[in-house]
Amino acid sequence: MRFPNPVFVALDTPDLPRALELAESVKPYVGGLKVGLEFISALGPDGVKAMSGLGLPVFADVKFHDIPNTVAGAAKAIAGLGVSIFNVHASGGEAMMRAAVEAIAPFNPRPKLIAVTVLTSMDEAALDATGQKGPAKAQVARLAALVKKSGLDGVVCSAHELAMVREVAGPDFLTIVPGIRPAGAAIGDQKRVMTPAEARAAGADILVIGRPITGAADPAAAAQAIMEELGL
Ligand SMILES: O=C(O)c1cc(=O)[nH]c(=O)n1[C@@H]1O[C@H](COP(=O)(O)O)[C@@H](O)[C@H]1O
Repeated sequence: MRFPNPVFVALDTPDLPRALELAESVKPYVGGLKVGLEFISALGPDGVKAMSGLGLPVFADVKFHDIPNTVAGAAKAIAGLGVSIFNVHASGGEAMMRAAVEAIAPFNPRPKLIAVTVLTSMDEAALDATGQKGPAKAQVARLAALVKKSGLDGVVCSAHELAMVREVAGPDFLTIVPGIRPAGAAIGDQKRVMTPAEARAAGADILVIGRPITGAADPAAAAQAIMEELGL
């Protein structure tokens, strides 16, 4: 599933005027907006609705992970905010994922439902310490197969696992890839990273990019440079 502009900018801020200012400035250079736990915890449903009104698809990165009944209720509430994409944690299991799929089935248009496999901030040692069976590629492959079986639209994974995900889930499965760092950018807390051009070449449908854009002195110029790197 190829998007004309695959870059979704991660607006990780608790400050609505700042988020709106960032979104307006990068709007000509990105394909979508991503709001996550920092934004949603501070600004709630009204904040999400404000971003949905800007004319770009919104990805609500809520990463639900709870019992099926609770996740079903939360999924319905998020779908009601008019977002294009939202996510759950694949490690919540098949019953949880199926409950979310069922809960949003009546929505038209129905948002895409995606599951996070292994966070891009985790390396092999961190994965091992949680008791999950590594290497990351194997764990992502197992979870991607489960996500597909549960009827979701795709996964969040790092660019390093894209080939593996395509193998287990096929070409139409949506792949959302954070941990994107242009050459020379600070890596921060991310571990499994790739540049925008490499990740796109590896087959990512959506690139989620936060600090390399939002932390730049000129976010619009940073987003434009990424667009040029992608040949857009
Ligand atoms: O689901 C996500 O969006 C996500 C999953 C993941 O495995 N890793 C990851 O970094 N993210 C999100 O992607 C964004 C990456 O931001 P930067 O590291 O600033 O580019 C953050 O908003 C994270 O919450």
